[in-house]
Amino acid sequence: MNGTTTAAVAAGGDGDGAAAAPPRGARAAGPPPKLKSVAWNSMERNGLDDDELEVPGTPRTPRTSTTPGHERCTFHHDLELDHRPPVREAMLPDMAAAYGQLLAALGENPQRPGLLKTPERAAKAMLFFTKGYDQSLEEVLNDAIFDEEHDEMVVVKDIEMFSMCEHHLVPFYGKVSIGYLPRNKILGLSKLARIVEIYSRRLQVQERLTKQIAVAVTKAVQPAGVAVVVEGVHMCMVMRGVQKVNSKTVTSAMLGVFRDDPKTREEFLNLVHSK
Ligand SMILES: Nc1nc2c(ncn2[C@@H]2O[C@H](COP(=O)(O)OP(=O)(O)OP(=O)(O)O)[C@@H](O)[C@H]2O)c(=O)[nH]1
Repeated sequence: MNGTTTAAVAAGGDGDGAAAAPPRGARAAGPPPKLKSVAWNSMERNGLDDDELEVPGTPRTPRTSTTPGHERCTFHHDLELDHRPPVREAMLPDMAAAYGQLLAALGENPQRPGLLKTPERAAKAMLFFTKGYDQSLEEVLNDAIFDEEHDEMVVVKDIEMFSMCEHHLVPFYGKVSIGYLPRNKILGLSKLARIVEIYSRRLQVQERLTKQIAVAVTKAVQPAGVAVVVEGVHMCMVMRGVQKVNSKTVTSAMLGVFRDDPKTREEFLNLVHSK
């Protein structure tokens, strides 16, 4: 049995799971570096090493609470508690200029009053939608891993998820359910939701998102197994294209005992589907 499955009305996609790289910090001259493609079954080949699923060259900045200069962040939002001012602000001027060009290409007048601040607003919004690029698993976990003699299943379900389809740059959103079977190490519950944020706030495909979450939980607590189910609504299938308003895409990743033992998998799925 394969560790990841998709039950979906959606089809297609790139198939190789290669991560598209966004511009990082100040833009370098010349064409962007060519990215290595990623084999979808890298976990089978390399144990649980998911480094190939990371976006190369991602800068790492400290947690906001310890970041000096936070008050000078011009894209601050009260709800955005973990934004990264130093690195990401450098990207704003180029992004805003690009949005200005897009408005002009649409035949709009970027100088009309209603649009004057739109390029900057749109750039800030896009930075927020992709803030996961500036987060690392280590920072987000913040050592909230506890020794506990607990070997029963832990499930956190219906975690809201908002992401960006890497094919059309429109949102997909939905919910994520995560289960793991601890081996005397448990994870702070909120950290499961934070792991979802790291990987959903990027340009994504749902299958890769699902797998990255499962691998991250495995790395965090080395459990006997991890199960992740993601249910997503893809606006690229709703607002455009096939325009299937009610379609949902369900993807799963089952690792360890969840993959090998049907009863454990069934227990997880029952918990996920219970009201
Ligand atoms: N597997 C997968 N496919 C996705 C995801 N998000 C978007 N897609 C698909 O990516 C595909 C891109 O297909 P293309 O034919 O290149 O682009 P398109 O002409 O815009 O396709 P349509 O959406 O069918 O109009 C579409 O089938 C999308 O539904 C995702 O998360 N996973």
